[in-house]
Amino acid sequence: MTASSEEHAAGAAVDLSGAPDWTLFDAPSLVGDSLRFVSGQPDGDRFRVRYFRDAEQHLHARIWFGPETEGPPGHAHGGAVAAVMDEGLGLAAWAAGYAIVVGNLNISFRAMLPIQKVVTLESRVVSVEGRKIMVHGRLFCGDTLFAEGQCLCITIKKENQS
Ligand SMILES: CCCCCCCCCCCCCC(=O)SCCNC(=O)CCNC(=O)[C@H](O)C(C)(C)COP(=O)(O)OP(=O)(O)OC[C@H]1O[C@@H](n2cnc3c(N)ncnc32)[C@H](O)[C@@H]1OP(=O)(O)O
Repeated sequence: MTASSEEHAAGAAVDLSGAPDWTLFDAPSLVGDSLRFVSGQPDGDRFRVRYFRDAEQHLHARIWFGPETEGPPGHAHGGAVAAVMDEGLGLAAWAAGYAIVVGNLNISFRAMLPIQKVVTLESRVVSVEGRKIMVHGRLFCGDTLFAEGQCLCITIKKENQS
């Protein structure tokens, strides 16, 4: 089994290792400790998340959806999937050098995502037009696509940056 196909019981160790050409990305050192909603409990029963960058500097993540993300029985809540896409795709814009908030997030849920499973979020900044940064992403495991999203990020006006 690979890191991205293994299923894990709550409380058990979870393998969030990245692909061979990925390097660990330290999100708090870039954006501070405010990302607690999704990635704030690395040993908890909600999400466990580890961010990476690939050789081309695109941001990716390995994510374990724990029992507290449950919506339909045995599967992740759509809001849990959306939260992961919101943080991951917004963070991708920050990692690319843009201080943003998410203005619009469009998600297609393509397959039900079993909980207690490690999946991969891949992202890519696809365009930059003035203050508008478009980031696309997909959440998948092996050949199964669970969700894909388009995230319009807007750079924060100078007067609103803390
Ligand atoms: C402060 C530091 C925080 C650090 C946190 C680190 C977290 C890192 C990780 C992040 C992860 C967490 C991520 C999160 O969870 S971020 C939290 C969730 N997001 C929010 O709460 C954002 C709430 N919205 C706003 O604050 C404002 O509406 C923003 C700032 C987005 C724009 O208001 P602002 O007054 O500044 O700008 P503007 O209205 O002149 O618009 C400018 C341009 O953008 C276009 N446009 C705008 N909205 C939309 C839209 N919905 N669809 C299509 N287009 C839209 C608009 O047409 C215009 O285009 P153009 O006419 O110029 O062509």
